[in-house]
Amino acid sequence: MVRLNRLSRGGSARPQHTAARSRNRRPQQTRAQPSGGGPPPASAPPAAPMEDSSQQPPPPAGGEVAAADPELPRLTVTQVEQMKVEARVADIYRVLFGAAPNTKSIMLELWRDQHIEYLTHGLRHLGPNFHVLDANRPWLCYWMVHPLALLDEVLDDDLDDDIVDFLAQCQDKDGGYGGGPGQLPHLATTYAAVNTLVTIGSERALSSINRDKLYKFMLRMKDESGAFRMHDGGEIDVRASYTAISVASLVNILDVELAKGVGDYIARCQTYEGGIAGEPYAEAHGGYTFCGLAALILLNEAEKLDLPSLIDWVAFRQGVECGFQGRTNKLVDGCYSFWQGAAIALTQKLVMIVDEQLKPSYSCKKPSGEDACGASSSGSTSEKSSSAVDYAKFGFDFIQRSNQIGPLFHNIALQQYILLCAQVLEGGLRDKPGKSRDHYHSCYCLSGLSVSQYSAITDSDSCPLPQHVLGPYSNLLEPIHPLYNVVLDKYHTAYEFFSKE
Ligand SMILES: CC(C)=CCC/C(C)=C/CC/C(C)=C/COP(=O)(O)OP(=O)(O)O
Ligand SMILES: [Zn+2]
Repeated sequence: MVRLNRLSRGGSARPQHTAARSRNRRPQQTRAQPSGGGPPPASAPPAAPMEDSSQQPPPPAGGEVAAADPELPRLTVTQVEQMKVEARVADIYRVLFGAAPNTKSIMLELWRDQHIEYLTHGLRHLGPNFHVLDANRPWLCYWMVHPLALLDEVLDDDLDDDIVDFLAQCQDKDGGYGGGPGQLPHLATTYAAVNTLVTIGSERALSSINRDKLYKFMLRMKDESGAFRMHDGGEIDVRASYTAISVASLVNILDVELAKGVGDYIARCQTYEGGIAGEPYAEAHGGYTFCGLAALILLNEAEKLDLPSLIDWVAFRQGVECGFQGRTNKLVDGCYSFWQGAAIALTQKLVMIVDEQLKPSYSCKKPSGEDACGASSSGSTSEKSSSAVDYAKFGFDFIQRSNQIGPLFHNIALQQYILLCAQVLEGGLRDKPGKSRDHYHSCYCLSGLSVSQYSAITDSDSCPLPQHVLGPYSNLLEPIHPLYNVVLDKYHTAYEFFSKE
């Protein structure tokens, strides 16, 4: 029997980062507050408000707007702005989806309790043996455990232990995790299992990962080209390279042997459009663009990509609906809030490379024997001697870096899409209105919401300002480490744990 205890545990490695704390404390600066001490207001809408305000005198900045009737309550400027936002989002929704939104959704509130209920209900109904979606059971764990952590929901210890025990049964005797007990180990389910265990974060969870065997499994998955295949005899693609590099970096087993050749393979998958495809000469896609870019950053080889064209491609995938599409001429979908949103947010810490690549004198080098653009053929990390490279540090240092530029996408518009179009008011999130909720979309819509809420902060240790969090400030989620998509505090606990090993 699964029980949840919201108060059963606390404590985090880096408490200053938690959104739970942020929700209870004042951010660095505040705009005019609504009267009555309520939460900070929503920020400005992504485009001009519906009403033509040109005939009205501008309200005093940050002050109160006088009501015509002195008996009526006086509104702050921000309350007026909030009303305009609500009117506009309702209008957009009506135009796009042909129906008025539920009035609750106009409030742009994150329906935390409903999402927690949906996700915990899902975990409970996985049951003791997790018999649902047979080959995807570690994924189901991750798609529920991670968004619950984003919502700062603490699971009962018994449930944590059940999940750790179940994943131990999925661990192959020769390393890696399969989709269920006794199944072939696979890099995707290995990524899901390891991210779940890191999110649980207990000593029991972290020490259940057999890192020696995991390393051997990964070496076995490595193709002579340097790229990885998903499983024995399986397909080689950018997803396999990312899942291998992400897991190896997270549990601190990444070395030159695993790293060599991966960066060049990924660079060969960048297409003429600027995004990254699943394999060379295929179509650029947001999922693979995130995977390729994140893997290259973890390898300290981001300069192998043509970053200006990648940024250009991702930025233009954000549509009039405010969400992202996965590829050119396809529909927007809530899950790309993470795949595309996180990819472009990562580039905000790569401005030095972007600047370099934009110089007229920059010469675009190609990976040997290929016609893809962007690879630097000399001095890459994977060519240096193994003792000189501390790969786990690349992921650690990256998150300490400040954003060197503000959001390169419309961070507020993306939050609007997620809150207004992707939320199912009964709980759970979805691709788009008309589609059903599911755990995959719940995981990636909330991951994308977190990325967009934190995308405007410049100092990596600070909290987002109210104007960067659409809707009430209580919408603020926990921050993630965007290279691994695990909650940042959980990452730090794991980093410390695996640094000692
Ligand atoms: C870590 C890991 C396993 C990452 C996976 C990354 C990921 C989401 C890749 C996308 C795969 C793909 C081509 C989907 C297209 O689906 P579609 O044609 O149904 O959707 P579309 O119309 O939106 O392109
Ligand atoms: Zn989707």
